[in-house]
Amino acid sequence: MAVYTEVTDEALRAFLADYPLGELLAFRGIAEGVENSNYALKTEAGDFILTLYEKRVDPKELPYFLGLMDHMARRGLACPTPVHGTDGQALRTLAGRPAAIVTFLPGVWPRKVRPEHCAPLGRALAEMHVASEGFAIERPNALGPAGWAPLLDGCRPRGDEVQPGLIAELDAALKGILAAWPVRGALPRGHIHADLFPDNVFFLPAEDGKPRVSGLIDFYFACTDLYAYDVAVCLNAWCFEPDYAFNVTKARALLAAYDSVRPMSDAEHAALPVLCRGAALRFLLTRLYDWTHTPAGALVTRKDPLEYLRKLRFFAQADSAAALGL
Ligand SMILES: Nc1ncnc2c1ncn2[C@@H]1O[C@H](COP(=O)(O)OP(=O)(O)O)[C@@H](O)[C@H]1O
Ligand SMILES: N[C@@H](CCOP(=O)(O)O)C(=O)O
Repeated sequence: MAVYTEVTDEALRAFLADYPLGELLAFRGIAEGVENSNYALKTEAGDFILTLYEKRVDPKELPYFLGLMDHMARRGLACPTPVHGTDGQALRTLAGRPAAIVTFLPGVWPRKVRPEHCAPLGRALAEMHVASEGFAIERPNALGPAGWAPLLDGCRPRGDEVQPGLIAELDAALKGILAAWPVRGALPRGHIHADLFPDNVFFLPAEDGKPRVSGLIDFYFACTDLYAYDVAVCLNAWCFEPDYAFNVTKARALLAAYDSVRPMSDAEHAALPVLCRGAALRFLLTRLYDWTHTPAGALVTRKDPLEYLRKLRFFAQADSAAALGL
């Protein structure tokens, strides 16, 4: 459930008066998502998404996220485009929260990932990396390697309640990952999505019946980091089966399609195993933190940290791209 801030009909109509979108015809809260409050709007100008940014988003960072979407949409990427008000501003305030309206993207995210999803995903990820080139603002990755030790410290008091011995295992994993992490400058970097899970990629069937990507959403973890790390996030999120078996067919399809748009260097390919371990640890840690800090009865749906412990262990035993079957 993700409507944390309620908006009244009256407040929304007053808010919309500052946009060139005509009259409000209908609106409803969207239950999916975990970070922000989202509403689907129908106005005389069409369908839109209204987002009220909740506590975990720093308002100072919103110009980066909105500017990045604007930049990529102008360069042809199918991503939400911020709607600017009649004063030119995309970011304003509603119900006491920072708020923005973005264009609605058609399509649905895959509840069950099939191998046919992975090539269009890989292409779309590379297209995002290419489309974001030239966007001048930088945003360091707060959930990158430098952020993992403090996150782990935050999990320390209650982590072993989730699984005995977990914190010691994560201490050792973090040490190994940091020791093997590519040094700055070794791999290409730029703007990355950093959370391109299946629920952030919309698909529609193409004429041949195969799925095609209709849009990427949820750029609120986007940051400046290694392109190949974004690929590693996707290998984690898209290429495991429900029994935690790594699906090499999906992974190869993803990588080949990515390479067809933005060919990765040999160094990027070689770094994938450690980047995959890092990505697994990142999602394990944020999930573990939420698991051990979210009060019972809170509206947020907590995600299983141990899913990512399995993935971390898998990548830890595969120390080369060849060992991963890639
Ligand atoms: N631009 C958009 N077009 C269509 N649907 C969207 C759009 N943005 C968000 N949504 C809907 O809202 C849901 C939650 O959005 P998301 O950005 O993932 O929220 P959160 O940041 O809170 O996790 C999505 O699963 C989707 O159903
Ligand atoms: N993808 C993350 C959680 C962030 O959720 P989102 O709804 O903002 O994509 C995870 O699975 O841990």
